[in-house]
Amino acid sequence: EQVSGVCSVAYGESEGCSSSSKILIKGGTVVNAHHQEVADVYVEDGIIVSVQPNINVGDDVKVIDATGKYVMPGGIDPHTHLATEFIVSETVDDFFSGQAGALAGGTTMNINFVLPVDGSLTAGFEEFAEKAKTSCMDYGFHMAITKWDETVEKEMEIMVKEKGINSFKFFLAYKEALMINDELLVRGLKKCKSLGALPMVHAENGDAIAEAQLEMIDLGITGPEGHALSRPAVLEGEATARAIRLAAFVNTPIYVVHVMSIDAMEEIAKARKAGQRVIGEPIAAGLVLNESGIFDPSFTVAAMNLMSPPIRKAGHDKALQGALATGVLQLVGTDHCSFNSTQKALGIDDFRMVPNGVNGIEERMHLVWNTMVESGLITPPDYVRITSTECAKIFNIYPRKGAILAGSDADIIILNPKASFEISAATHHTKSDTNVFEGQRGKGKVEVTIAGGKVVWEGGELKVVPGSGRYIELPPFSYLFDGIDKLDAKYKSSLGAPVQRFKAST
Ligand SMILES: NC(=O)NCCC(=O)O
Ligand SMILES: [Zn+2]
Ligand SMILES: [Zn+2]
Repeated sequence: EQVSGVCSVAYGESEGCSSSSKILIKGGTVVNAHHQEVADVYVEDGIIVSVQPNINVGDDVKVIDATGKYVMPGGIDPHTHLATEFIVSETVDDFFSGQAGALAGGTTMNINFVLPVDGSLTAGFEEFAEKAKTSCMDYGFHMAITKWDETVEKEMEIMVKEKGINSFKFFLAYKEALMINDELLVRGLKKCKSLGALPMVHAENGDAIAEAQLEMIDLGITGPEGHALSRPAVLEGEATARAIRLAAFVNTPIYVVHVMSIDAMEEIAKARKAGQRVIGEPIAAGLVLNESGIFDPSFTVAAMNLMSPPIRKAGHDKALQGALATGVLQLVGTDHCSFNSTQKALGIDDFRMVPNGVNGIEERMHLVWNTMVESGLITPPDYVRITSTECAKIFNIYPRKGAILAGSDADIIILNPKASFEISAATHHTKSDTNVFEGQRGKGKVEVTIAGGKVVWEGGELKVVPGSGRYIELPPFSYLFDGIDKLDAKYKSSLGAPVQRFKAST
């Protein structure tokens, strides 16, 4: 555990750290997804009050000089698994440690997946709400759907109308654990649509994977490489295409999580080109790593790289970067689902027992800046869009989040484009004893993070308070649902009346 500088206040208290509630950020380049300009940003009581040049303030205000630096909305990570019992093991990061790392890396909000408890969404929600009480930054929830009956249907309604959840994830993989079939998927898509909730899919063909896994074991391939070999990109492409087509059949928007391959990305591109509302989310690991990790001779390194869908051959990473740069894919997540090397070693004799998942919540903002902006692929406003604004829009909390505008929450980062970062398990703030990005370095360093109007990361020091993060309710019917009803009406009116047939006379 390496969270340093944590305020020693009791859980549940949100005051105690020294940060001022009035902050002026002077002279930086303020970047929004739509515009960038040199301006000052004045913050009071957790809210951005003013964004304009030359703001003058009194002595009671903390002033931060951002000259030559970028002032941007804090990152929003749309895809995390904190404090989650995932099939064979509990993730090493809880809400506090995962979010502490996030803040040190410039992310100020995450949306975490809730897994139902024994199929109950209500019990799952309550369990995660309890675990999230240690949060040190704002967070929201997605909910997974792992079975189908009337109770689940009713609970989906409760989640959306009373609990602030506006997205549901369907796993097309993890057979005999979380996987659902096409019948359930279609019902789920319909229910989501009626509630204005966004369906999300883990798109891999779980039946084919189960077959391929047996084949690997028969061949004596029991190491982590068997995981990659049994989950080829074609199975990700197939499931992505299937989910997208079923979403077209139902006429609902759909969100494909952790797009790892060219195969899946091209299905998304094709559907978007045809006018379908499909959102594609690559993750940090898929953008900057390749499958050499899982083929490493060291079990620890190979197991550290093991996730689903697998990190692909070199070439997929660059293609995903290109798709992100050109708007084929819309936003970057992490799928932060971190386990330490002892947990990963549960699968030392059988890759099927290695807990699936990699880290990224702390590293995403640096890696994306370096890979996408520093390399010249995208501009700073595009960076803000893919790391923050688009997520806020999709999950319907824009412009409260995802913008540096008067009235928005004061979740702000200051990034120095001239400073460098280097990633290592020895210095990260999350809990695992390994880091899948070990040794990666680059340009662009988050020097200051402000979350909820408080400076929580400055001068390489974290000041985070358990219990200071708030649950952010995510309202249904985001912009992705605008006009969907018109398409439905057009479809219905095209059906006409049933054909009148004469009975054959005998
Ligand atoms: N991706 C992964 O390997 N672990 C997290 C769970 C999921 O998103 O499928
Ligand atoms: Zn998944
Ligand atoms: Zn995930």
